[in-house]
Amino acid sequence: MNSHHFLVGLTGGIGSGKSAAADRLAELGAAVIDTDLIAHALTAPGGAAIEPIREAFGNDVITADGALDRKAMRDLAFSDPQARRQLEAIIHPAIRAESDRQIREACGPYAVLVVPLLIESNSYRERYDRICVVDCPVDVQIARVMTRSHLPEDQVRAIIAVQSSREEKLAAADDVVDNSGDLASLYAQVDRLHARYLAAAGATS
Ligand SMILES: CC(C)(COP(=O)(O)OP(=O)(O)OC[C@H]1O[C@@H](n2cnc3c(N)ncnc32)[C@H](O)[C@@H]1O)[C@@H](O)C(=O)NCCC(=O)NCCS
Ligand SMILES: Nc1ncnc2c1ncn2[C@@H]1O[C@H](COP(=O)(O)OP(=O)(O)OP(=O)(O)O)[C@@H](O)[C@H]1O
Repeated sequence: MNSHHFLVGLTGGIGSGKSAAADRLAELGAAVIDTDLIAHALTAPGGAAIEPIREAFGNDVITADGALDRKAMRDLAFSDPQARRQLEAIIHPAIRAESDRQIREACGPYAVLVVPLLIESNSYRERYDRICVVDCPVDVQIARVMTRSHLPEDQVRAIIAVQSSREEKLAAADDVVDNSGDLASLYAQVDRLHARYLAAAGATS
């Protein structure tokens, strides 16, 4: 494998369908790396972010077995902007370092990094060869997240409110996947993009 991977940044609002799109790309053979999974590993028992989080927020946000108490942290992070920024200052540098490491080690014709907060991050344009946005109406995002995660509507709206808007994401997109339809429609679009990413990765390697 060449040292520079062709890197697709895959983003979209909460519940837009990033994981569904990424799972399809992985099935097709892309090397998929998911920053939400990295964030979860950092906050599992013994994870590198646990002690800094305990120091910043106290034992109220750590469970008896030493993991991040995700509900307690969610309630805090999405009602108190200062707390959210403090949490991000702890977790984001570690996510960046670990995702860079996984990209370097990735095997496959090209790599996909799934990042919920991609366009919120610094110098994102230099990092990615293509930016792919999974898009659907806010009401669809809310309905899907309420079904999947059993969160109250107010909390889903509060999370969406601190993320960049659909319009901001679409303006930054090289490629857009419209996920307002069924999964078959999502997969058909993702399959076409995969063929284009393969061709583009081959052309630059
Ligand atoms: C607040 C936490 C504990 C809530 O945990 P929970 O299990 O409910 O959610 P999970 O981590 O699976 O994230 C689900 C979705 O929430 C949204 N989200 C998460 N963190 C943030 C954030 N800081 N700002 C905006 N949206 C966010 C994203 O759309 C993400 O896909 C957790 O999200 C967290 O540790 N967030 C800080 C790290 C971060 O910024 N992660 C997202 C980018 S990698
Ligand atoms: N086209 C679709 N039709 C029906 N359900 C869908 C569709 N796309 C995704 N879903 C479902 O909606 C939920 C959200 O999708 P997914 O987990 O892929 O979103 P996400 O963008 O990764 O979310 P998050 O930001 O919370 O990680 C999941 O339960 C998924 O199975």
